[in-house]
Amino acid sequence: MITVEQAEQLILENTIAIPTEKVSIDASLGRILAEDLCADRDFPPFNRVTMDGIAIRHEQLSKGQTSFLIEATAAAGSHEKTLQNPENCIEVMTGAMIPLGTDAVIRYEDIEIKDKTARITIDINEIKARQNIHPQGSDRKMGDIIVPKGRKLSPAEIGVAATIGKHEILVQRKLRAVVISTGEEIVPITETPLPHQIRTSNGFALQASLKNWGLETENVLLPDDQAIIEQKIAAFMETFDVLILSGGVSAGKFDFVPKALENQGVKKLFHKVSQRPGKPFWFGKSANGTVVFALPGNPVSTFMCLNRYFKKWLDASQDLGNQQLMAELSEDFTFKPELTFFLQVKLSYTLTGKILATPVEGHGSGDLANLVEADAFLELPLERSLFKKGEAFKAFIYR
Ligand SMILES: Nc1nc2c(c(=O)[nH]1)N[C@H]1C(S)=C(S)[C@@H](COP(=O)(O)OP(=O)(O)OC[C@H]3O[C@@H](n4cnc5c(N)ncnc54)[C@H](O)[C@@H]3O)O[C@H]1N2
Ligand code: MOO
Ligand SMILES: [Mg+2]
Repeated sequence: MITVEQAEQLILENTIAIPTEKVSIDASLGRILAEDLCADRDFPPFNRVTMDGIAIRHEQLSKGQTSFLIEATAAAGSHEKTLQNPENCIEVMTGAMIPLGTDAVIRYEDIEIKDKTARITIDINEIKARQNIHPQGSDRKMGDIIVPKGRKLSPAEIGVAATIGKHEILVQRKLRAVVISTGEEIVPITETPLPHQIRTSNGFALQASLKNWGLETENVLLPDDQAIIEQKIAAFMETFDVLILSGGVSAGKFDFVPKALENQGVKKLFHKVSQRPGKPFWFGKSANGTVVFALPGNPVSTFMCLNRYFKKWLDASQDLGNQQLMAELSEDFTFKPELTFFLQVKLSYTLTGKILATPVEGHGSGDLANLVEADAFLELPLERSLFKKGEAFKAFIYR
């Protein structure tokens, strides 16, 4: 049996290269950028006025001049103006090009205008050269990479794409995953289960997680019938980038999934991880590159493995360098078996800005209702059994 760290390592060694496609900027929110977004001009593209008022030649102030005849008006959107007489001024609006021959903008609040003449009403020593001007290229230079590829497009990146005129953006194609729930006892959620049956909750919880992460998904149910499982796996490998199975991977007489996968040419990379829950987790890859996560059927195990392992694999395949979240235990906790324990916790922020993890133990890996009470799994390493209040551990958040 391998450790959690070894399992993670093997998973990260088997990421996939994701093809790219172009999408309209309107449809790009949440997609992963597959090209660098570069400045097509300087940011800002011209010396930009930042306050409504008048533009003057600053050196006139040192000559004692405090009144300026208004020569012209420069609105945002008007062509670049030139100050004809250095003793005059030009009225300028926020967003306009600073007129040639001027180098300071004084706000309307600091002047008085009468008979086409602006008189400064504040101490002229407070007026600095180049004030209220946002210099051309001071934010970014033409050609600079503003957003590197591998970034998830949020509203901030979309604003940048718009300003450089990218109405079509090269992004990673959405990965296609099929969620396959196996089990003779599992019925569709539209049915009323008989006493020995249950509805498929895993299919929906897994599919919802995948949708949250931007994948295209399908959700299917299969019986514990090896021939059917094999036949479906073979077909799904043709159309999906990744197969996510739930159930049928443990020691039971009807746990056919590992055998079915291997018969269909999916090479086992590991089976069983020294962890609780989720010990019987199986992971492999087919010759054509389809990656298979066969997760233990108990709802908390399935959910934990998806959030702990599949999410890591996804982030790495997408080249997203997500930082590992850490959280502090709010109370001492003991777990004796020599297994990494994934503790269900409720997260909160302390007044000093730390993330606090409060254990919300349920009744084991079948207790799916408890997932609603918690919002993350805290990874407690296998070498120890006592975990002290105030210690920080990796947290895998699912909300
Ligand atoms: N002799 C042993 N028995 C078991 C071991 C073991 O090491 N030796 N491991 C246990 C652990 S740990 C887990 S977890 C489970 C994993 O079992 P399987 O992956 O084979 O899953 P199933 O047997 O098919 O189902 C287990 C459990 O989960 C429920 N389930 C399955 N699919 C769904 C679904 N789509 N929605 C909701 N619930 C689902 C299923 O009804 C079972 O109750 O094995 C232990 N046994
Ligand atoms: O994955 Mo199992 O949870 O340890 O019952
Ligand atoms: Mg089983």
